Amino acid sequence: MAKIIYTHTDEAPLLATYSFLPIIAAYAAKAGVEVETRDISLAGRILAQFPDRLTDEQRVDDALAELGDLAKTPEANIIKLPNVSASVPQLKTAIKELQEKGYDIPDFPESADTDEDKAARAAYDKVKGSAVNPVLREGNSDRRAPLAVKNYAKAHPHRMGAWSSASKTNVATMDHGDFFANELSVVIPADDTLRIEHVGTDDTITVLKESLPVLAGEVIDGTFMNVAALRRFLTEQIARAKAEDVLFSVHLKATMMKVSDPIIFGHVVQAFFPTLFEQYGEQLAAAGISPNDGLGALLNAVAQLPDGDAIKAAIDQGLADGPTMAMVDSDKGVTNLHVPSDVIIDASMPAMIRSSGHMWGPDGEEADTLAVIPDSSYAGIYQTTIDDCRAHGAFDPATMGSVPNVGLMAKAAEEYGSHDKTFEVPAAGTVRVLNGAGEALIEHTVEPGDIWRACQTKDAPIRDWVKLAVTRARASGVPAIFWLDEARAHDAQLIAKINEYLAVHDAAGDLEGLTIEIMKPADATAYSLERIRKGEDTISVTGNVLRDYNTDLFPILELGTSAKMLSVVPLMNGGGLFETGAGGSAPKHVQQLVKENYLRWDSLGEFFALAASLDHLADFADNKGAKVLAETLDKATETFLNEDKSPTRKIGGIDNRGSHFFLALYWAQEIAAQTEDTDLAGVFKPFAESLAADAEKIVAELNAVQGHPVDIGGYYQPDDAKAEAVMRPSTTLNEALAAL
Ligand SMILES: NC(=O)C1=CN([C@@H]2O[C@H](COP(=O)(O)OP(=O)(O)OC[C@H]3O[C@@H](n4cnc5c(N)ncnc54)[C@H](OP(=O)(O)O)[C@@H]3O)[C@@H](O)[C@H]2O)C=CC1
Ligand SMILES: O=C(O)CCC(=O)C(=O)O
Ligand SMILES: [Mg+2]
Repeated sequence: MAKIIYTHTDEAPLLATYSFLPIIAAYAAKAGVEVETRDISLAGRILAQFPDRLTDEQRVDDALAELGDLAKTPEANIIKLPNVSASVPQLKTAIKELQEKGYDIPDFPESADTDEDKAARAAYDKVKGSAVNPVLREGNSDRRAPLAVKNYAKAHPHRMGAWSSASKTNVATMDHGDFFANELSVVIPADDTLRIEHVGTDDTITVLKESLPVLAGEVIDGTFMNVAALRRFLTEQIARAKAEDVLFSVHLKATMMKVSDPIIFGHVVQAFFPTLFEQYGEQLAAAGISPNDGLGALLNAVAQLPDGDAIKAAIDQGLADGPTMAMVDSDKGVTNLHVPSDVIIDASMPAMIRSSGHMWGPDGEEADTLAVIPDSSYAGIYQTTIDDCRAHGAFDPATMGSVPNVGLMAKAAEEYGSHDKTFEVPAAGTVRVLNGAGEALIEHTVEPGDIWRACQTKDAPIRDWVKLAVTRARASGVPAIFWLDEARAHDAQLIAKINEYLAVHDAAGDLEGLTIEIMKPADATAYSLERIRKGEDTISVTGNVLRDYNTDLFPILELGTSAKMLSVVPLMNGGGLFETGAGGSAPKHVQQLVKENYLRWDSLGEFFALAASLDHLADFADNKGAKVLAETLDKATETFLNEDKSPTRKIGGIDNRGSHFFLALYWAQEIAAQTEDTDLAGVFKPFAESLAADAEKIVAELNAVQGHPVDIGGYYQPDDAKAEAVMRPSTTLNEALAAL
């Protein structure tokens, strides 16, 4: 039987799944399509690490490993919902929740001295950060706003904060000593195994990575962030924010860049509270409190320290002395430096640009901001966008064009695959990358504390990416721009390869009439924004990091959210991975559900992914019914948009559950109305009629529950029965689905 794997993840998308999956499963079954789930939630991934410590009933399979293997096969058809990429504070909270539920799993070890702690640490390191996406992404990325969504946004433009030409908002980035400046890059001539080692000033060799297998044609980069330059830069920017009287904020990707960015985050915390760390740094370190985990973890832990009160006073003093801090939640006093995963650059910078260049201050008022993005590789795209808004005002969603993305990401390409090759340098000396013959390919002189990393980008994904760019440019008829800077070592290697592979496409006549250019990121931004203001579309063809940034930046400006994106990963071995939108798991929405039984999550991304998945399955398994389901779902989604059935912003209207009902209704009506498959039409006709007849009753049942706190039996591992009861409150709808 043809099969779709639907992922069981975390937070808001998981809650939505309790309501939407029963609808999908019931409809798909009628076309002989089986929908199975696999648990790749943070809780599930933690439990899969410790089979020996769990009872038979508690033990779970390593679903992520299974799906990682499946993604390499032609039959793969996976719908991937957003999942938590856990920072250390999130991981600790999830561990605690599971322990309280009776799972005998170890604490997260602060320092790993014993063998047992080392094993636990290694297990948790596998779960930490962006541990899912790089495993499943065995293909490059194609993210765009479907036409129906773009038309909807034009007809119902979302609110955009006005921009003033006097705005003091800016990006601050390093001009030397960063990853951009220090990058070296080589193309590997033949299959080989590399080694990364540190050579101390006394010639002591420490192996950092014993074995790094590489393939011919692969691009290998090495670079480092000079920690002294970073600290000087941060101190300057803290003073600058104060002098310019703007909020201070830092924007990193501590989740995906799970080794480097928490360290950089820790340096920001230390730079903001210099006296605190001068006076109490040793005491904090001895107590296992790391600045890398943020101010929140520090504040939680100080009460137990002998100098707790003094430390707390030093923090207050630091906040009083420094610039005003941007806030994550001003009501609760959660600052930009509380939790490394609270402010994630891809979502946080566009949210700021959408809101007049403002973030929230501690007084609960919006204000201009200095957005600190230490590494300069990609910071320029945001400064260019900010300058553009300052000069021309906010973008107009009713008229603006679109910037879809073709992103290089297969096989853990570039920075997002670098965490197992990233090291905080232990001592002065050199870090070098040696080939199998013992020759140094890359060599850097480093100081203690520098953050050194290697990235790898295999040749086959690069070829596939260039081909996907040509395919998309052809299919959409709009210019495609490669966002690459020849002044950067890695990009220079990519440009050479792109020119070579484009020449092959050119010789085959594939490029006729297409505009394909290469521009450095800030210039590509300016070019795309100029076109966007004229209502014109431009494909951004980017590496993995800009894929991430651009697929939140442009959708958030164009559509108000990246949740409405079509996000397809054509897997290199022929399968399909269908991501649901381009956003994350929206923790704020879970808090709202628990508080007032209202879920604002918009499942449009799931609808688009499901239609694309059914379409892919129809071709792969030659299943006519699946084709009908795909086509009718697309039509239903268009009606859904026209009828404005996304969750309303406020309690009282339909929420996520009501939106699922309307999608189910329109979908059933479309299946009943089509003539391709009369058996299916016959099954769905009476069903669609009864749903329509009961519509008022069902919506009333769904909306009646709103307004009171609910218990879903856990945050990282909700209780299935409780969560299902909360998410499926309409008996009428449930009975109808059961009878289908
Ligand atoms: N593909 C993946 O698996 C991804 C996972 N993540 C993970 O998600 C978590 C949160 O990340 P964060 O950076 O805060 O980004 P999110 O995209 O989760 O949240 C930012 C904001 O986007 C809006 N939003 C996103 N999706 C939807 C939706 N479907 N319906 C309605 N609103 C939506 C909400 O904002 P508003 O109030 O403005 O409407 C939300 O508060 C982290 O744990 C992160 O690691 C992040 C990105 C991708
Ligand atoms: O894997 C993650 O942590 C985030 C992924 C993400 O933000 C993206 O792919 O857009
Ligand atoms: Mg992203």
